[in-house]
Amino acid sequence: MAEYALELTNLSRHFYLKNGAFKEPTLLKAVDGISLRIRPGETLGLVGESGCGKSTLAKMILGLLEPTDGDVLINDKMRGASSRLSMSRQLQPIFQDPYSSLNPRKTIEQIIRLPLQLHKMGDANSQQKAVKDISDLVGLPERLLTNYPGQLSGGQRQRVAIARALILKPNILVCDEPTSALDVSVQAQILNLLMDLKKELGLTYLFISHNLGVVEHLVDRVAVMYRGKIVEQGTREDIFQNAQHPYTQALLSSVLTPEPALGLPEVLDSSAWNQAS
Ligand SMILES: Nc1ncnc2c1ncn2[C@@H]1O[C@H](COP(=O)(O)OP(=O)(O)OP(=O)(O)O)[C@@H](O)[C@H]1O
Repeated sequence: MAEYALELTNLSRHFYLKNGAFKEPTLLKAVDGISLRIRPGETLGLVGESGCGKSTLAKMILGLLEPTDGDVLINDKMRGASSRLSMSRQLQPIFQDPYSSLNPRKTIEQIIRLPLQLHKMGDANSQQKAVKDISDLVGLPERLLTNYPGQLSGGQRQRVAIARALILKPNILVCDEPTSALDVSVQAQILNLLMDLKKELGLTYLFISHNLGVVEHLVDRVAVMYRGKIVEQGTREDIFQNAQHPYTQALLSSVLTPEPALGLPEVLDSSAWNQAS
């Protein structure tokens, strides 16, 4: 077994933002030298406010965006050393919006089955059985398999997205705000499902959220991200009971507004910031 399911070393992604025709572009360090390691079977929560760079980081891990610098290793192998197809058998995403990530013109059965067809795994019968088995596992009633995404509730659609992600039996899931588009009552069901699947299948999760409360019962460790950097990381107990960094403390006490630029200056002074980071 690999020592690390996921290992990021000094990962960075910079953007140049245009400032009109006559001004120099501004450099935005969306992700700035992040190093993280996740052991097989572990769940790491990556938490930070909107705009801190979480999705940019996820896109680089998923191979959807090239890093400016740094490395992504998946199961101890450099991303890019294996083909896209082989990567997708090891690592799968679950995105925030189950409405836009499912093809509205395909039935649920076709959507969940497609990865098996692309990977030429099994014949039609075994694929059909695999779709039924995975649907059972994620709590999707068989009668819904002939329906279209538009006929399902938000929670059911997210179950479809989870079934589709798991059908190739990957060992790592990158969950980018997987419950933020759902009603509160459904959020809890999907979080419980993800926890059950982790136990049953021994999955490794990178669980990305702007909300520390969402990750509290799910994660083994937490990394706190602010303006492209990890400012603090530790076990769940370290972070929830003994947070050291003022930004983490502020997140915990929910004193921040959703916009970093609006919320931070009131809760942090720069000396505390420099000391702790
Ligand atoms: N393609 C791009 N070009 C220019 N800037 C970008 C691009 N993608 C992201 N950014 C900027 O990088 C920063 C981080 O964005 P990112 O989407 O990663 O944040 P986030 O923490 O995931 O926020 P949210 O939870 O709102 O999606 C933001 O300032 C964003 O505007």
